[in-house]
Amino acid sequence: MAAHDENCPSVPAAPAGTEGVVDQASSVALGAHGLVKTFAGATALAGVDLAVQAGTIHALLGGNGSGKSTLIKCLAGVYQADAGTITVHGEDIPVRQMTPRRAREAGLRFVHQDLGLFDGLTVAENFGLDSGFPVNKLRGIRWEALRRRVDELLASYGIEVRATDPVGTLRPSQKTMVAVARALADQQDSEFALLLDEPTASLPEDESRELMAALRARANRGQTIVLVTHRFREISEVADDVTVFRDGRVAGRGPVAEMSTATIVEMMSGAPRMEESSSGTNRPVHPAQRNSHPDGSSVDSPAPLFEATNLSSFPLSGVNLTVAPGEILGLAGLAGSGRSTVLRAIFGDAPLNSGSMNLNGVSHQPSSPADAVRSGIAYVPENRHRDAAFLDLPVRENVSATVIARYWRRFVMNRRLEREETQDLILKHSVRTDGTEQPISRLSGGNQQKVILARWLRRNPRLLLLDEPTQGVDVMSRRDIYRSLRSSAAQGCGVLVASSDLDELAEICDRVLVLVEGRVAAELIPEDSGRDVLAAAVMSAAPDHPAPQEGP
Ligand SMILES: Nc1ncnc2c1ncn2[C@@H]1O[C@H](COP(=O)(O)OP(=O)(O)OP(=O)(O)O)[C@@H](O)[C@H]1O
Repeated sequence: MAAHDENCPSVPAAPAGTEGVVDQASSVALGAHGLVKTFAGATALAGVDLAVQAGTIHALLGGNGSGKSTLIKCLAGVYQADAGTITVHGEDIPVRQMTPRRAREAGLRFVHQDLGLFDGLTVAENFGLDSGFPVNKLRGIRWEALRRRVDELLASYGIEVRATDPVGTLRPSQKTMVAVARALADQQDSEFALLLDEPTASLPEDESRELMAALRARANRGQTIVLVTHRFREISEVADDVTVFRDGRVAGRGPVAEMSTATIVEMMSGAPRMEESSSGTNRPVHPAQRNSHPDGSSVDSPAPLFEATNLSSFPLSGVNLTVAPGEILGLAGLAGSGRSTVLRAIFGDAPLNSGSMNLNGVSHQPSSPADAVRSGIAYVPENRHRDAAFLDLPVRENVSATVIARYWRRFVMNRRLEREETQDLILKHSVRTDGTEQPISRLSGGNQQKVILARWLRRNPRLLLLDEPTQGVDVMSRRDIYRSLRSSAAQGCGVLVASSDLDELAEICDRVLVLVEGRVAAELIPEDSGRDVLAAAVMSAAPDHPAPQEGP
């Protein structure tokens, strides 16, 4: 059964009386009724109902800025909703009384998008801050006992991290796993509900699968789980039910088994789904592909736009690659395989031990990222909070950061032009914001990413480097981004995409290099080999021992 609000005619109408699902079903572990939340007059939640059955995995889906994280934060008491009721195991909690402590007492555990870990502290210290430090009779902290308990817990989740590791040295995927383990540290029974806001956004496929399997096992033992994700594959693989959000409202809900991807996308966007080639069959075959195609060897390939020979920069060892003008080259590999380091080396942000690079036939030896930018290279990093976004600054200054000189005329800043162009970019990239002056920190995660992409794409770079370009980006915007990348490539830009999302690489790349422990282990043309062969190439590379850490 799928229910919906009256603004979504494409979804079958809810049978009369199902509006009160939250209160009616006795097996509902977590519910919300009529939740409203506004920020300075802007409505983030406009009367949201939610009903999560005990012992199930319930997915929350919706476009960027549709209200998913706001709902999670209201349930967590991080934000106080303006109106509505939250119900946990039959107990109604008025939203005004919901605080983080009340949520915890009620049995709710959260892993938020920002994970809430302190980089400067060790893993054990982060656990201690969350659930308390064991103390001896003299109130001294029993560090050894804490470390032992945390090590056992990490091992029980198969997390290859030690209690004494500083969190700042962990990869994003390791941090996510640590945050999940920490949230579950005191959960022994099914009375608790675990709510995760995009836990797999920064995880490679093998690790997200592991996490999903762990969540499924917990749900099978009675754990109630709420999962925010943009990855449809995860929803179809592990979720029982889904609630779909659009513009702060519930656009539809129902069992996953009864909802097709097309229906869900229609609910999210409010418009019938535009059929688009996902297999890439409409894509012109790039000459660079034919060059490496087993039976297409006779076609001349264009001179490479970019060439790297024998690159070595830990963990890379002797990497060769070329990017032709207009080519989209993918970099696949497990965490620690060196994907990100390739991009950072090209961008002048990782020192080379050996090797040489050429851009447009000229030796490329960037002494710094600024040097690389001057050569026409753009780089969208994986960690937008740390490396890309100026969180306190407005959207306008964030998108202008790479072209600021164009607004200065005889010592006067042309703010009007800057605002107009920012507004155009907001529309072009479908950024959901209150306007050009809204601080980027107030945007949803996916919208922050769109702003950062807009900043770089507007420079029309010769070589565009992207690390996890659609992490946290919704399915509609993802299509917009792919279109932008293809259109940049059509104008001759070379694009190099490192991604843990194999569907993404299969969809947009002309060629994909698979990296294993810093070396190129395979080269594939996804259009010919298909996504599963690509996945097999990446997975077969799984080392028996922990992957080496890439540099910061
Ligand atoms: N602290 C805040 N101040 C002002 N507006 C906010 C704040 N937090 C969220 N919003 C706004 O509320 C709306 C819903 O945002 P929310 O983060 O809940 O979306 P989301 O569905 O989680 O998006 P995403 O998938 O991109 O993470 C957005 O328009 C966002 O800009």
